[in-house]
Amino acid sequence: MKSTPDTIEQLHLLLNILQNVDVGLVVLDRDCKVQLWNRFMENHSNTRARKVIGKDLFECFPELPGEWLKSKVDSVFVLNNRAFTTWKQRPYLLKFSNYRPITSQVEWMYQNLSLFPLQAVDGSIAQVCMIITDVTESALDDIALQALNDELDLLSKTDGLTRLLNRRSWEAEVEKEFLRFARSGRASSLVMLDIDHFKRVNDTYGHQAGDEVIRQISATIRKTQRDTDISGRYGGEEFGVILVESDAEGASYFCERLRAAVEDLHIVSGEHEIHCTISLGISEISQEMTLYRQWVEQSDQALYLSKESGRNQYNVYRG
Ligand SMILES: Nc1nc2c(ncn2[C@@H]2O[C@H](COP(=O)(O)OP(=O)(O)OP(=O)(O)O)[C@@H](O)[C@H]2O)c(=O)[nH]1
Repeated sequence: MKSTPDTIEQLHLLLNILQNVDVGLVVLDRDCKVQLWNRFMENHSNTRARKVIGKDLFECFPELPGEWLKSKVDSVFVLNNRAFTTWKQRPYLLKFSNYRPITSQVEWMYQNLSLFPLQAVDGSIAQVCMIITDVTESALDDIALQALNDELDLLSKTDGLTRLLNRRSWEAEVEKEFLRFARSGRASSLVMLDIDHFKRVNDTYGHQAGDEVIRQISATIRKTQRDTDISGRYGGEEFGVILVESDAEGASYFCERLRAAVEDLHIVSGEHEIHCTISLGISEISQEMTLYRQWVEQSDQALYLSKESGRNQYNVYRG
């Protein structure tokens, strides 16, 4: 092609655009040697083009995810196809500082990366172009929205007074554990518990004091259970705990510890100090059960037995 003043002017214009466009532009040859490094890249990497042009990109920036990026570049060469990755897969390629005050919650820039093959005049693919886009603002919006959704999700699953799972989501966990048992055969136990003579607490000290009792007993359940156990507020003053992979004997130890811990609580509400006890019922999961509701019902029956036998105790369902 013959260069005329017009084509030179056009080339000059194009180069100007490439240099000043607000995205990172990098061109690599088949040996990953840098052929183009635009101003965006210079400014954010603090590395002048003359320091990297003609050099191996990975030697210039050893902090790059070498294996991953090389395989991306190779696939563009081999398949003669575009490749694209978002900040969700990899937050950034090079850790550029985030300079925008509006997105100052993070120190570095979230980036999307796009790669495409560059055709030479003879049609061969000798180079790959990488485009790095600053997506910090939309990434932060996305992250904030996700956090809000997670919070809403948590709120919809938990009980406002106790922060334990609400009945609906706790029962869903019971069902999950029931189905898991059908596959694994490893026993778990269900504990239902209820505060003794709770109506009297409300009648004597008022509803607010009753709420405080419910809160503190819930906190005691949470402290007494293992991380893998799942507790929920089943009703007003009734709770359920799934003791994952505990048989009835293991559940008995848990119940006795919880019973004693609640008995020892000194619950203060206004000028009152309130003492409470709980009754508990245990049911170990069994092959005979066909529905998860049977598991809950059996624990409830064992709880009823504890109430009938004088309260402040636990019983195991015996069939
Ligand atoms: N303060 C408060 N009270 C509640 C809440 N939910 C249920 N209650 C009360 O809990 C009481 C439960 O009373 P009952 O079912 O008669 O049982 P109980 O007095 O605990 O007696 P037993 O279970 O037989 O030992 C009722 O008075 C309900 O109004 C709540 O969120 N806060």
